[in-house]
Amino acid sequence: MLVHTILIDKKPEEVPLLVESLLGKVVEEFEHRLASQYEVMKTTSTDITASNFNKPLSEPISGDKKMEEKNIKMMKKDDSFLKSITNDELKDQSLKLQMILNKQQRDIQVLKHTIDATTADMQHMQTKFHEEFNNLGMNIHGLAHAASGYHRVLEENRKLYNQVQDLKGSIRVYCRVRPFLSERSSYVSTVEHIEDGNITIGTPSKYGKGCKSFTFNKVFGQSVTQAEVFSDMQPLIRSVLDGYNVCIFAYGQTGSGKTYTMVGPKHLTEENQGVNYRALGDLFVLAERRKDTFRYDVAVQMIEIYNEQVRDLLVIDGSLNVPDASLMPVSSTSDVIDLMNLGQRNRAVGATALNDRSSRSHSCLTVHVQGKDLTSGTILRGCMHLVDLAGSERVNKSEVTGDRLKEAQHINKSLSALGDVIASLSQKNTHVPYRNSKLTQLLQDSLGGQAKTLMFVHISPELDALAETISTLKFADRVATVELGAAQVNKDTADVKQLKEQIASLKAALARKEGETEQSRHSISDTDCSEKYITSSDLFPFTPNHRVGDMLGARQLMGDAGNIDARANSMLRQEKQSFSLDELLTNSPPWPPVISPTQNFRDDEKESGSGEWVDKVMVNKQDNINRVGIPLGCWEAKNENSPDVFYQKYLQNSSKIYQEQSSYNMFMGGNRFNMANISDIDDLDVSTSHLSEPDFLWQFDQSKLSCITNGIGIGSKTKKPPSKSTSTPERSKTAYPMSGPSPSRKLGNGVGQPLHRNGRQPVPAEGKRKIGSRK
Ligand SMILES: Nc1ncnc2c1ncn2[C@@H]1O[C@H](COP(=O)(O)OP(=O)(O)OP(=O)(O)O)[C@@H](O)[C@H]1O
Repeated sequence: MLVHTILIDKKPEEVPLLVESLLGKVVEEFEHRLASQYEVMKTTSTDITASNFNKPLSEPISGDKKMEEKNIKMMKKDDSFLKSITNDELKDQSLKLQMILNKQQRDIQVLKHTIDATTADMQHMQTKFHEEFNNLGMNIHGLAHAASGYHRVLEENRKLYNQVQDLKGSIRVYCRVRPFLSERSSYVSTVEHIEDGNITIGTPSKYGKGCKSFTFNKVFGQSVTQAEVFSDMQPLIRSVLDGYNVCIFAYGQTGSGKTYTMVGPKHLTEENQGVNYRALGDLFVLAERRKDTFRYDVAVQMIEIYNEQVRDLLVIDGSLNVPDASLMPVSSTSDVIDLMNLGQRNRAVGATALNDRSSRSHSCLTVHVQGKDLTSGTILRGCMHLVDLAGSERVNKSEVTGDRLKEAQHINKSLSALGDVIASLSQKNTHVPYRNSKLTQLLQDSLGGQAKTLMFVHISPELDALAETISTLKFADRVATVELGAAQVNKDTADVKQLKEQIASLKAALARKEGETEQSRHSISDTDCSEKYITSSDLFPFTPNHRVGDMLGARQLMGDAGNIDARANSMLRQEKQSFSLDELLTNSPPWPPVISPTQNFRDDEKESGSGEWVDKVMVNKQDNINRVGIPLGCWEAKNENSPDVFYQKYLQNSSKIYQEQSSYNMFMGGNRFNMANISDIDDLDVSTSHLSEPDFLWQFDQSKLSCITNGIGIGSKTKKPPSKSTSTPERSKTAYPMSGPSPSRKLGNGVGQPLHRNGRQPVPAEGKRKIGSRK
């Protein structure tokens, strides 16, 4: 017990030493007591025996046999003396003591052996303990290493999983939970658990008691910062610079944090700015880092879909209904911030019972990136849609009437169209109903094409949002099952470009011949045309050999349609003239025009449209017109060598096709037909007035294309303004044999071409560019 008490609070490593010193003390004490006993015995003997008996046992007490024998000898020696003692009792006592002494000496010997053995054992144990202690340390270290390795492996697994997803072309789905808004902080969260890609929602009995779990690529809890969210999608955004098309769209109930994620809160700081700002900032940082090997050009466009009307958000005069979707070249993050602030200001905001900052429109920021490999001349084109969808809640919950009800109905309609497209894609239907809403048309490239697509699903943690939360997560769950096919790089290698030039050259020659025939047949005034052509040619006197791979790349092929004479000097231009539908789709580049100072504008030719997208081309004109609404005018000066432009425009009523350099149809990506001149457009209007707008725009097929490529299909939905309706379809056809506007993505929406089993258009070798910015 004593030993236990002493050892109980001692550290294990102290125990051996303590026991050893304890034993040492015991031995010492024992010897001390033995010595004192010996003294007692000696004194007693002295008292009892005579002087010779008084002789002490001076020999040191040692336990060996010699001592015993000596003692025995002594006892024998003293035998005669003892005999002389008369007192038998003393004699007996003395003998007894002697025997005790002998016994104790033997005991001491045994004890000493025991101590030696114990000490040896202790030392052995001590060594063993140290060894084990070291082993334990090593094992713990190994475990810690394994634990950190486990996290690394988890991270690696996640990356590999995402790569597999990329290869399969699955839509990536991230889920984000909004924190409680301050006044509701006492509420209980419906989110029970979040771990990696899993989120568990607790459901009280009225919603079917228990909990529901969903798995996504990533789930962000309430405390996750904007920077953390962005870092997870950064690789995706960076792939835009590598020539991929990317679409990130935010989905969720009103007030669930979509705008917060995509843009940030009302009062923006560097820390809280959203994906849009960070993405563009990142693009510039990367572009700068790669400047020795690549030259990048970036331009942005911002539109919104409000009540099924598409509106340009990058206008500065507040006239949101202007038909042109401006394309703004940007060269720094601050350019971007200025533009996005403008876009945000212009975004339609309406109040509902759910959220006083409720945006009742879908907004889309599109970033066009073109990179030129400075060594090989290869052109990479990437396009990124960053879409902030309107709230997905049901109409009745918004408690709205009148305009708000109308807005909500439009939103619901477009979101359910989105749902239908998703369902169609996940079932790999041959027909995918992209046309059912502007939203699905907008996202067609990203949902059915081979872009990298990320859906950011947002949920609110409040109990009263539970039904919406569950339906949002179910929708996201379905989206996650959609496979789009592996994303593909939009790349023009030098070889491809050379071949394209050759094809263009041959086709241009053919088209020129046809054009000449037509011209003579319809007696069209050559003066206007030749003047125009010469102008264009003079403005862009490049030859295919030295301009190939220049910044505008193949866009130029599309940009000069109608300019027959100019084509004679430029195979690139010639290519445009006799494109078939497939070729148009194949060769339509996504890159927006870059405005040259030598290019001019004809704003006076703008008109309002009826709300559909059509494509336009800018024929280079001498008119020097101010670009109202382009805050970054300096861009033009920086791009002195930029050749002519090709672009598309959104027209509110498509009553006319416009010429406008500052616009580019983001929906259409690279699919566009070309218009030559405003006066010729009128001819086209007349020629196509019998076609319905939907037919023209969305149900494009080969037969309609033939009209368009002959210059008479442009206005299937367009109406000719009375003042200019003097031309005939024939004339248009003659003058601009290939100048019809591109139905752009409408061409690629599955009509007129056989579809893949998953609903996508079969993409011929060069056909990827038909959707968005693909080649
Ligand atoms: N992660 C977050 N951290 C802090 N505040 C957030 C977060 N997400 C959203 N909020 C705040 O919640 C409110 C609603 O968010 P937000 O406006 O982004 O929602 P929304 O889904 O875009 O709504 P709507 O559909 O109406 O556009 C805002 O005040 C916003 O600042």
